[in-house]
Amino acid sequence: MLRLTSVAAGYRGDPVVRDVSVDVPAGGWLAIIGPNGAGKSTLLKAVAGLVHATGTIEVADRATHELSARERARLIGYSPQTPTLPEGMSVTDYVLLGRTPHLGTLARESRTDLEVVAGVLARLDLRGLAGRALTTLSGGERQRAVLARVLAQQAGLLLLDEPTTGLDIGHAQALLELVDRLRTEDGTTVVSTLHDLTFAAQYADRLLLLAEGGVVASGKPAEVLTPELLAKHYDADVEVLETSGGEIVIAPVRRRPAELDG
Ligand SMILES: Nc1ncnc2c1ncn2[C@@H]1O[C@H](COP(=O)(O)OP(=O)(O)OP(=O)(O)O)[C@@H](O)[C@H]1O
Repeated sequence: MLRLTSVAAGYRGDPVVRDVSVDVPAGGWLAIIGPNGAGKSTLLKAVAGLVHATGTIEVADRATHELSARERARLIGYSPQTPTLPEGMSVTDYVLLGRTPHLGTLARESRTDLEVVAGVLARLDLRGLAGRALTTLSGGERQRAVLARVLAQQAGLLLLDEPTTGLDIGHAQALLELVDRLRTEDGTTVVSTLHDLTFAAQYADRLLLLAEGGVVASGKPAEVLTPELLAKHYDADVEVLETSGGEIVIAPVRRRPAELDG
């Protein structure tokens, strides 16, 4: 569904990510991980067509630079890390914007559009906030509204930049479960950046670890999330644990002065 070949991307001619090649099959979930400033958001923006890139980016076997704006919007849904939200717009109207690529020539929303929006609002626990102005929402509520908009778009490829930022643990799990259901039921392909490595381990089927703009590891979560790689690239002290159900947990380890001394 998504194929990157030797992709470099950056700002004003300066590449901040280099030589990225990766394949994500339909229904796959790739999490891009890495320390601050590694180039994760830039890579996602390159796929969304928002920053200049070289190399080849193909979605559903079509080079993205050949897609019209409407084709791109039908194929690719992108939710940014820090979106600009229109002043005064209600949650429902904002989420309806996600349906724009599907509207006919009269640009009137159909019953289907309204049903899709209602369904997404319900699944993201936003029904009670549907009539509220976006700007009056809390940080986590806004984040859910932004995700609701991109989910209402029903694109085959979802690009989610730090989707769980600002969400409490329950809402974060509900969101990731919802995305996972789209993946298994509709074959939606997901590429997300994720700082929470436990969520990355539990939800993505492949990880791409970026450091200083380059790919330093890629593979299944258990192959990439090793204490050695995390120490090397994040300068982090962690243990990789397992839940009773066999799910990976990345736990930070605090070394007390006494332990460090001896
Ligand atoms: N609009 C921009 N103009 C110039 N440089 C930028 C721009 N946006 C990001 N950068 C730089 O590109 C590099 C990669 O940034 P990017 O946002 O892709 O990192 P990231 O891995 O997503 O980081 P974080 O985990 O902190 O969100 C950083 O050095 C950043 O300062």
